[in-house]
Order: sequence, then C-alpha cells, then structure tokens
Amino acid sequence: MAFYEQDVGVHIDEKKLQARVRELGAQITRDYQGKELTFICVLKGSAFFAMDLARYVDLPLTIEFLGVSSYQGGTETTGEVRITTDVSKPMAGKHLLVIEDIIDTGLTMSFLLENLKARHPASVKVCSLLEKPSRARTQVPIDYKGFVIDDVFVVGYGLDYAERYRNLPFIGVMKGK
Ligand SMILES: O=P(O)(O)OC[C@H]1O[C@H](OP(=O)(O)OP(=O)(O)O)[C@H](O)[C@@H]1O
Ligand code: HPA
Repeated sequence: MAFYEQDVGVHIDEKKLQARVRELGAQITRDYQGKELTFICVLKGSAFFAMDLARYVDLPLTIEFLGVSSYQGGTETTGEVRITTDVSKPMAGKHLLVIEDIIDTGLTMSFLLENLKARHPASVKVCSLLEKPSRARTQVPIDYKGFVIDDVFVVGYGLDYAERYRNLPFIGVMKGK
C-alpha cells in the first residue's frame, strides 16, 4: 500500500490534471501573443502546477517566485497573509500572471493583487488550478481556472496538509477532513 492511501483518496487523477494544464498553457499562449510574460509563482503550493504549466507556454517567459503563508499547517486560514519571500526584481511595466494552486477563501489572492498592483505592472491576471467557490470570503477575478471543486480539503500536486502530500502527482482529498 502506498504511503498516502490510508488518509488520501484520488479526487482529480493525473491524466485529467495534465490534460487541463496543457489546455491552460495553450490558452495563455494565444492570449499573450507578441508579449513577454512574467509568471508570479505563489509558493509553496503552486510550484508543481507552475512548472508544468510553464512547459506548455510557447512564449518568452520570466519566472518569479513569491512566498506567502496563511494556513500555517491546518485546514483553516489564519486570515493573516504574510509574504515569506519576495520576488527578485522590480515588477513595473511587466505583464504579470499570478499562478496559484487554489483560491479558497480568496484572502491570499486579494492581498497579493493589491500588493502587486502597487508595483505598477503593465497588467496583472490570475491563473489558479483550483477554485473552491463555496468558501469564498471575498470575490477575486480568475482569468484562467483549471477546475472548480466542492468544499473538501485537497492535497497533492503542491497542496499540503501540515506540509505533507505535496509530492502526490494527482489532486487527492483528505479522508475525514
Ligand atoms: O484563498 P485562501 O483561503 O487564502 O487559500 C489559498 C492559499 O492557501 C494556500 O497557501 P498556504 O497559506 O497554505 O501556504 P503554502 O502554499 O505554502 O502551503 C494556497 O497555496 C493558497 O496560496
Ligand atoms: O483545500 C486546501 N488544501 C490545501 N491547502 C489549502 N489552502 C487553502 N485551501 C486548501
């Protein structure tokens, strides 16, 4: 039995996940023709998604990482979003695409959009693999969306529970959470 099977069930399998990531990459490629794009990968959760997506984007692409944390190990947000690592360059004049694994309450993304817009980029758009609309506390625009999910705590493909399960190649659901 694999290490996760007792606690985690498959929610979106690897094949479906990769097919959708490929479609999103093609859509982004079409929409940003003629432009230079900057991915803002929101750590840690979006790391796996962002790196797969980048391979499907056929454009000149700069990759920046921005670390934020608000769940701090549990299944409920603390409501306080903290930047743990900032991007390495000024963002003024750049076309930014913020890459997230999940928009749950929306608090992280709404904080990030306000923060990034204050840096005077040419544009800011949002790409999130998952959206959990039933838990939204604030409305955030999602320009590119992978899947809409129900109110379940998901793990895998970057998403964690107490730092575990990020390395699963599929989206799983925690049994009993
Ligand atoms: O819409 P929200 O309710 O704000 O939740 C979404 C955020 O929560 C998770 O990050 P977390 O704070 O757990 O940090 P991590 O990515 O390092 O796991 C996830 O990666 C998003 O960034
Ligand atoms: O469902 C989730 N799983 C893991 N991390 C999260 N951060 C917000 N929602 C989730």
